[in-house]
Amino acid sequence: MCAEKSEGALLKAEERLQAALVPRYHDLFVQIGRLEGGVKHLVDMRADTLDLLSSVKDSAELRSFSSCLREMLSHWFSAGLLHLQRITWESSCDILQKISEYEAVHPMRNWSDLKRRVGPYRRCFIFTHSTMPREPMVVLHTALTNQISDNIQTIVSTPILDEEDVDNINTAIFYSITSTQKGLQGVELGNYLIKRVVRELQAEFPKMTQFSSLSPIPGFRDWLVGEINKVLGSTESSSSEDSGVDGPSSTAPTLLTSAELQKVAEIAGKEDVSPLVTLKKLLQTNQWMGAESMVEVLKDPLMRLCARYLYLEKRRGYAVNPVANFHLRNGAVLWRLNWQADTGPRGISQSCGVMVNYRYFLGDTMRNSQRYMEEQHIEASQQVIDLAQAAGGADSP
Ligand SMILES: CC(C)(COP(=O)(O)OP(=O)(O)O)[C@@H](O)C(=O)NCCC(N)=O
Repeated sequence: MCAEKSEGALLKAEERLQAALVPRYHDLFVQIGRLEGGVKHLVDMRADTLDLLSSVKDSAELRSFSSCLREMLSHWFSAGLLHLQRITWESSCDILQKISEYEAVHPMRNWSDLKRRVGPYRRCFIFTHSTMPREPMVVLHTALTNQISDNIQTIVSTPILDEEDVDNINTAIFYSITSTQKGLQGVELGNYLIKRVVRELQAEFPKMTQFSSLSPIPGFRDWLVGEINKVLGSTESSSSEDSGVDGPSSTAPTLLTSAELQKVAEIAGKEDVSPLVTLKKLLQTNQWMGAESMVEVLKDPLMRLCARYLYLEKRRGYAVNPVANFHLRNGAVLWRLNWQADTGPRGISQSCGVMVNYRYFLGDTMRNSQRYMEEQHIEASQQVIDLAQAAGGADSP
């Protein structure tokens, strides 16, 4: 009896402590959430908080305020309360217009681009939520193919086909996903939507066996220019008394081999300038794409360095590239790098035209995600591992 009494007293004390630890604004959020338009107001308030956090110095109070909001929003926007909707050319104009306006990965130039995205061999799905009617919370564009795509132009620029041949479809390519509400960052709507769409497509296409993204690699080109600057800086500091051209420093080969640097200089006709300086300029201006011979000589080093950027470059133990981090969190495999996969100006400027397939092996996603989140282990194909190690990066994780 005495033990039960002390057990009860302990539980009561724990409840009182938990209540005391809940910030006062938590109750205010609950009240606001009950009002008409209140949840949307809280989503926008969180977006403002995130903007503040990215602009002012790190504020523990603001961070706690934001995570309290995120916690509440993740309950209100849980998978069971989201409504899946397929968008077709017959969907309402206002929704179609929002799909076009929200597109953040491969912008649509006109209505025919939009019609292609929702036409044959394509599926566009959104999540909506009762508190924000007629507002797509997150948008997923999928191509239906018979192989894992290695080029985005064939997806976003192909002519509109008359009708689908179901027997010619066994693969889903997720080529664009956009979460439209900044205030819902961290609620993982994109993850929910991909998993839900997989189930939807499996029901529509029983022969579908392959699920993969075809993803951009934002930040790779800028990272590479940063790495070149590091080598140039170390070359300058280690050979500051030298006059004339800086030959490849002892660290230069970690980016390109001496033979590759030599060829860059020859093709560019700039043998009197440091090859790395020439390369940096070619990358920053996209001029390297102008000469077939230059494209050829840069293929191996750029593919190696891109694999190193995706597989070995980390921030707090996780992939530094945000798109990689998103798919790896979902349990995808860093599966294949694709050369000249996006030859549009945006693709060349952000990732030297390279794109990547994050492949979803359905039976492994939970384990892969857990290993990534808990051990920072990146599940990758042998192609990626070999390329990353050839780049002379750190030991594989
Ligand atoms: C990639 C996206 C969809 C991930 O969103 P989500 O699943 O909600 O993850 P999170 O923001 O909750 O961490 C989101 O970050 C986004 O819209 N990014 C900009 C467009 C893109 N695909 O890079």
